[in-house]
Amino acid sequence: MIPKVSLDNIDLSFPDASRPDGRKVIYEDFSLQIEKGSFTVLLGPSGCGKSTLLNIINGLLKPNTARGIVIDGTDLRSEPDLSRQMAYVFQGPRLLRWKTLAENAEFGLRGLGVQPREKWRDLIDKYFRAVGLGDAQHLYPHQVSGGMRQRASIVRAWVNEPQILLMDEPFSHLDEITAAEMRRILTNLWTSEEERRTIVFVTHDISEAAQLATDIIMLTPAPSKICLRRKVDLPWPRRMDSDEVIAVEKELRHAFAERAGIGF
Ligand SMILES: Nc1ncnc2c1ncn2[C@@H]1O[C@H](COP(=O)(O)OP(=O)(O)OP(=O)(O)O)[C@@H](O)[C@H]1O
Repeated sequence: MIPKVSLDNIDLSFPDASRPDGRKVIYEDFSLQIEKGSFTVLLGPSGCGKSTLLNIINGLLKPNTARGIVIDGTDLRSEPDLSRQMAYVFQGPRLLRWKTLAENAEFGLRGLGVQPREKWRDLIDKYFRAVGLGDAQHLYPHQVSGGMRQRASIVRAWVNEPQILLMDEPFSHLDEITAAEMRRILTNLWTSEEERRTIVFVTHDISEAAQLATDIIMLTPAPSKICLRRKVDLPWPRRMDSDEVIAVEKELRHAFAERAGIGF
């Protein structure tokens, strides 16, 4: 395995006045390696620390102690610029409503400053076309559907051509039909590139994990431990109702009940 991200011996707790010791421990001596080019899904119950982990990976949140937070062999703490190789897609699209979809993507390009300006127009066109929004770039967020807004937010992240995409429950607020379409669009985009980007995708939806992941990491309630790591070696495109995906889903439900103490 070629690790793209390596978290070594992370300790993290937050102040919590409701506890006798005044702290809630989220991670204790926690280590994780994420493979280069993988679609890694972090799956776990609410509050176990999934979003926290994304924030540690992109340097927004500093653990109390860590032996390493290593991206491509270099520790993020000594080279904070490494976070510019990453882009974030949030649960809601978070588009600027006074800018068109294309201007929102341009805003992302300007913000990160990793792409030369002369490439911006082509990148914006390329990725809006890739997600089926080639003709909608000039529209404002309020003029398009929720799914289209979330597609635009994926474009805003993708135009920077980041090596690592951090996605925090990006489809959880969408209706099931739109979410299914979004998963198809995302995996088409991801598999269409010769050198696949590394995606770290947070969800608590087991079916979604089974359909999307090449690597599933299941976490227990905090203090969080990895209770299952499962490679998923199925071809693309995957259907949510295919026998293979359903088999993975069943296995995950079983593991969740057995190892994280969470039943369905
Ligand atoms: N800045 C903070 N200060 C105090 N506590 C925090 C902070 N950030 C997160 N927490 C706590 O840490 C725990 C993990 O939060 P996190 O958002 O990472 O969970 P999660 O697994 O992503 O949950 P969900 O699936 O509900 O989004 C929660 O108990 C949360 O309340």
